Amino acid sequence: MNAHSNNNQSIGPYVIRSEIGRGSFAIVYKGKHSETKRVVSIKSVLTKKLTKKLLENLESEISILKEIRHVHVVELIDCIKLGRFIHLIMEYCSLGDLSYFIRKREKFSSIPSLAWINVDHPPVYKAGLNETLVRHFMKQLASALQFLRSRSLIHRDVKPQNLLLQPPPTEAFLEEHPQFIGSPKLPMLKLADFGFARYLQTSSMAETLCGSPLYMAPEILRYEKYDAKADLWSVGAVLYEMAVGKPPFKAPNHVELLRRIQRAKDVIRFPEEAFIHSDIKALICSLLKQNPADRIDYDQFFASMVITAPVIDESSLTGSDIQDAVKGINIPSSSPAYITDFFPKSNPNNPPGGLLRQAFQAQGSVQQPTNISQRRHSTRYVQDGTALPHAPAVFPPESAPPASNFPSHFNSKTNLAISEHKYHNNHVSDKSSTFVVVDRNNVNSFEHHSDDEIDHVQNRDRSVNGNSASPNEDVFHGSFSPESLPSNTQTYIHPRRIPIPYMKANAYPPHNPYMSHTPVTQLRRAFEQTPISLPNAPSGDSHESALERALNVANAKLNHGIDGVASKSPIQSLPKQTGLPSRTNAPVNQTIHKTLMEVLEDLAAKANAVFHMAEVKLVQVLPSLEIDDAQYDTLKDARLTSASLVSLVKESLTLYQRDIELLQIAFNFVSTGLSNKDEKNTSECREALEWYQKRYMESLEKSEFLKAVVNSYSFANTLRITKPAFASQLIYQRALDISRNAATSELSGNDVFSSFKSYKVANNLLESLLEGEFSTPSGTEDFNNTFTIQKLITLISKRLDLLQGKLQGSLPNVADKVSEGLANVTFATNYA
Ligand SMILES: Nc1ncnc2c1ncn2[C@@H]1O[C@H](COP(=O)(O)OP(=O)(O)OP(=O)(O)O)[C@@H](O)[C@H]1O
Repeated sequence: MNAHSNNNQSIGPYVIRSEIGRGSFAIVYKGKHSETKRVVSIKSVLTKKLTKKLLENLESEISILKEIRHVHVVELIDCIKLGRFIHLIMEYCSLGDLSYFIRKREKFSSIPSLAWINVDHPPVYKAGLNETLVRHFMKQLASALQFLRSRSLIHRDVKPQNLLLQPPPTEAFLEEHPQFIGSPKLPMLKLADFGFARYLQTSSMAETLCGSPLYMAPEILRYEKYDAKADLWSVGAVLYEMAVGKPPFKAPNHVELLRRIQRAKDVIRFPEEAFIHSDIKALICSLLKQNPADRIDYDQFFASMVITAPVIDESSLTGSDIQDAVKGINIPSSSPAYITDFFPKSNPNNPPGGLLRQAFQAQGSVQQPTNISQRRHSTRYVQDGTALPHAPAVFPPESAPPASNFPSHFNSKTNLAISEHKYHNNHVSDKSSTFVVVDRNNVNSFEHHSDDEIDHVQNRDRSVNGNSASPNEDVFHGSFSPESLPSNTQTYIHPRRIPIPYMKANAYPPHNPYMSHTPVTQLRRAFEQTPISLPNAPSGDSHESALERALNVANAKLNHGIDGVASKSPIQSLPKQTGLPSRTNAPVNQTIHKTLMEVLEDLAAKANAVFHMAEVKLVQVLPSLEIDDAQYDTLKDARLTSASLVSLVKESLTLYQRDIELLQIAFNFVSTGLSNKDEKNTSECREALEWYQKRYMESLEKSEFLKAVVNSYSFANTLRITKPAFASQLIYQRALDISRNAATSELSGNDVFSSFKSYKVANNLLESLLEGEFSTPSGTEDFNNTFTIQKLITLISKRLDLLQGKLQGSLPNVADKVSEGLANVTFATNYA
């Protein structure tokens, strides 16, 4: 039998269904037991291909796996020797491997089996996985290693490709597996591939060079004898990749890799912009020590806070919830495995992938929401990666249609830029190379790659080797990526949606024991006492003082670092409340001294901040709304039953509407003659107004789309039971969260520039609340709230001033950027 050449074969009682991926000496298939129907993975090894050494390795793997039963180790169910093949029948891990998971972290929303994860656990900006996921996976990996240690086993090939993922456990599973560790709401990690593992007597040293170079300990790269501590280096490299998004050291060959490791002299660099918790950084640094003697040992590793502290996972869905939620959803049986595994039955009513969703998917991650209608192209207003679109120079106030008359273009193909290229199989590579070193003789078999290429080395090499690290599909055509599937097979309606974290009360993890006494915690706690429901919150002393305390902590800690002298508390410098804030129809920031451009820029910044909030929510909603132009009319049939999904739609809608209001304030300002006529005719101003017009149309288009969704038949019941969404409340809460995070990051000594940017966004959001009619749920203006907002703005402005000074003083490059940003504040700035 040749399982390699024919997918419709049986191996004993197992029927092969599709190829999952390839390793250096095996092909892995998905299969099913013909009677029990248990889905398995079948690792077929052509023994002829193996050297004596590798055959020994495989036999070692078999004998080890057969004995091992652990919740975080992939189970070997059976081993069938047939002709020239040895077939290892193993537990099937349907969410692919950790390498794939990390690579796709910003695109989960377009991968049905993973889309739910980013709802509660979005990736860290400019870094890796969400901290909760990092801690969770590390605990599970540590649990597996602890188990191996107890049996004197060394893995010797710990790498993200060998860390496979299963969906979260069900309650029944948890009852059966009391040793389960980590969060039961997150994917379950399992250590796989003991190809090189062997029993290790405590005193003995292994000499064989094996494992994957990017995660390989330097002592192995140096051909020195090594022991179990080599695995700890690999764990450090995996942890780094989880937290940062890429491996700690990259090189085109092992010699260069070793050189780079040595050159680093145990100094591990982390991206400046990213917030990575200090205990995670500390653990990484203690694991990535060149000299094994300097590296922490297993006991220290198992005792570290990252491993021992409970994972604070506030996500609302449990594993059982997810399983229950998907039970009622049916999809065509022809759908790929990563969908059918999630949604077992067929449902002919499911609409195919929608244009709108495709447009968003084509644009990438949630963090970069974009224009549905047209791709933006270059303009001189380019800052922080955000460009203002070019549009015909039409003066907006006269030309922009009123919302009610605006044609809804969202179902028109012409208005939806769909980047088909996204659906090409972008994981296929013709290049042939391998990073898998199986023995000392093969160690130089690296191909040369440029640094850029190396960035994608794992991805590419998986496809080169035939490895598919993705959630697996039934029909395999060479290399696989979920995006390569035609959109109409991506039939996915997520039945359960939950509000994104920043919308939840007290979503910030408050009780991590390992940080309970740090200033960061104090700051967090202080913020946690702040009002979370703006419209209903009186501006009493308690929460104001909590906020004041919070920002004062930041000031007290940080002023010393800036000029050596603690400055006056920002609270002390607040102006006394002299009366109610003045409210006019003109922009708040409009003063007699402001130019038209300044007014437009202020308003654009505020509107842009609100727009981006709306975008983030819309992007989360889209995977659940498979709507294309043909199906717009039958939107009623879409099975949108989740209250949380409805809430998210309503929130997105109300935010787009608020954005539109803000843009209209600018139009009114320009058209009512409050501004100087000459100013309007400058090219700068015309370009700004083009941007306004474009944004206005885009927001209208999207809000019309969302209105149609909300008004659809299937929403009718759910609408009644969901809370109304108020833009003011959402914006206020978001501004608090952003400033809280910025302050936390600032106090941790990280991310000065990104704290600065976050404070700017928070302030823009808060200031947006003071523009135009600021209505509360009761329909009345709440002047106490207004005062609270102004006070917060003052506090944050103070932080901004201090940070700007700090940036200018200590980081000339960043200072330039800040100054430039401030000097040329234009539309869309600061909110990329
Ligand atoms: N039990 C499994 N369930 C689901 N997918 C699996 C399973 N085992 C392996 N795979 C997938 O198949 C791919 C190939 O696995 P294999 O163990 O043959 O090679 P590898 O460990 O990735 O590489 P190498 O053996 O060369 O170090 C893996 O990267 C993984 O994505």
